[in-house]
Amino acid sequence: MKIYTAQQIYDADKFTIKKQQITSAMLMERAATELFNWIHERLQGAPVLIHIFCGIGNNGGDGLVLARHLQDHGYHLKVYIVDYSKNRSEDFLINLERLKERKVWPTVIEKGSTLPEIGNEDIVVEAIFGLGLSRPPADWVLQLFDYLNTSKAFKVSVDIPSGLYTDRVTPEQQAVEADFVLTFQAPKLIFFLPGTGKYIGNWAALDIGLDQEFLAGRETTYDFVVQSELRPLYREREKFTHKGTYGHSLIIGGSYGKIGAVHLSARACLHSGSGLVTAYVPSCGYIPLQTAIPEIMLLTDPAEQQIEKLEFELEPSVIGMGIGMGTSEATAEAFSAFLKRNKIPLVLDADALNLLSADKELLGDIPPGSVLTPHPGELKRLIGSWEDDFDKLEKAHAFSKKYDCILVIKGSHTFTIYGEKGYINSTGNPGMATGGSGDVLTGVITALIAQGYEPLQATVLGVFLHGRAGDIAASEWGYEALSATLIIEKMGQAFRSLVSEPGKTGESKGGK
Ligand SMILES: NC(=O)C1=CN([C@@H]2O[C@H](COP(=O)(O)OP(=O)(O)OC[C@H]3O[C@@H](n4cnc5c(N)ncnc54)[C@H](OP(=O)(O)O)[C@@H]3O)[C@@H](O)[C@H]2O)[C@@H](O)CC1
Ligand SMILES: Nc1ncnc2c1ncn2[C@@H]1O[C@H](COP(=O)(O)OP(=O)(O)O)[C@@H](O)[C@H]1O
Ligand SMILES: [K+]
Repeated sequence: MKIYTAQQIYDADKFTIKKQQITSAMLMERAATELFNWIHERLQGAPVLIHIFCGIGNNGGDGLVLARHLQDHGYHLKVYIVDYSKNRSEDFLINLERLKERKVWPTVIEKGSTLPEIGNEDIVVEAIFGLGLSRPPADWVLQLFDYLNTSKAFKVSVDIPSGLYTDRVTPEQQAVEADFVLTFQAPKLIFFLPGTGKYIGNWAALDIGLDQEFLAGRETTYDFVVQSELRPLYREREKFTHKGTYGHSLIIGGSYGKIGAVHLSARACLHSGSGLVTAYVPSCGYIPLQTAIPEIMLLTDPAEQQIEKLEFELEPSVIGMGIGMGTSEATAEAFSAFLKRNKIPLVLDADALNLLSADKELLGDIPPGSVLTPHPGELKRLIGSWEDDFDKLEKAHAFSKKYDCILVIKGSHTFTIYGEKGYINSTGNPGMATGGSGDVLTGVITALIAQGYEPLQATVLGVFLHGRAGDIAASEWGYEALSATLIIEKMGQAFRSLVSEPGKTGESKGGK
């Protein structure tokens, strides 16, 4: 699902209006009718009080059309005009007249107005600012946002939470905290960034009939990856195949007290389809791993407690490395020497990333197309600190281009960055914020590369399946009890769901 910029949406609006020979008011009618249908389907005429706050632009116009439809269906309404500018849009004015024809007279809220009482059980729909916000709202408008945020009523934002910019950082406390956002056509990038995602409890994208051909022709930087896009990538297993068909993964890592990390990665790799899995660990890992996972093979470093040599005869299809490996001087030396002679594709995580950050010259030695999977702390060490989410993305793209690597920014919505492009993951949940879940991801991506998926496809698909397995595990165990092992156990169901379930599109978990 492409993520469009505000400008691309405005262009699509214009194009659609021209091509379909409709007026902009008709497009607004269509958009707001979708809003109404969504709300009406859920409320079914319930006698709840709905407060609709409208701005004076087209976002406000949407709110007015919604108010008209709700009025026509007998809902209990209060409509307000947040009068932050005298510069009303044409379609706002048209729809204000239409609402007045229904004998609905909005209350004007301006600087100094007493704010309306909002009950805990009421619903707030806010259509104050949409994509058109271009500068900080006036203080009294910010106070209104604050008032709405302190209310216990369920808050629905139209298109985006008012106060958020779509293309740059929004200062703290400048926006409405929405429980639900009904956004037009496609989700916006800001829904997935940590700094602004927190304003979006949940969201749904409403198809307002913007011209599909025009939209499909737009180049976008980001894609929100949904199941229907991944399904075609999935490779069915064929009958006359054997373990050699599905690659040999080598998982390198572990140190005294952190052998479990390798256990998790290797097991995840095994349960994600790698034909063969070998682990390379310090000698202290031999017995526990042989005992715990009989399906994998082991190579051991001569050193007992940490990796110090990193030499082996094996020629695996792919190597996943760094989990639990430690960053001691001896390990760093072995790692650096290994990178100089290695030509095999790498999936680098945890301490491999920390070692790269400590000696950036080593980045020149990683094979092109390698996958790096930092969590936010590791990312900071790797690309340097950032000022805000937009700055972070810019730095991540630059890093990916400079070192020709796939950068996985792990988080609530994991971003896979490759060159100019970014893929935003749609699965996963806060239960996965538990030690070892990243080790599992390393194993999953490694397994997919071993099976012949291109590294970028393997990464995007692996991140999705890992999150899906976490979601399946959470539905059984809840967030608190979720553990990395439980994620691995659900990998099979995650793969199966990819082919057997229709897959939700256009609605997602939120940022809170
Ligand atoms: N046909 C279509 O195009 C469709 C559009 N749709 C809807 O339109 C929404 C975009 O509408 P919009 O462009 O009118 O902008 P909106 O967000 O309502 O803001 C209003 C105006 O406020 C102004 N302004 C900005 N910052 C300000 C500030 N701090 N303080 C005071 N004023 C400020 C600025 O005007 P300016 O003063 O800069 O001239 C701005 O234009 C979009 O989100 C969707 O809901 C749908 O109906 C589908 C069809
Ligand atoms: N709140 C969350 N929502 C969705 N996924 C999450 C959340 N928190 C963590 N995850 C996922 O869990 C994994 C955590 O990785 P990482 O921090 O490296 O863990 P560890 O180092 O303990 O293995 C990542 O894949 C991340 O995307
Ligand atoms: K809004």
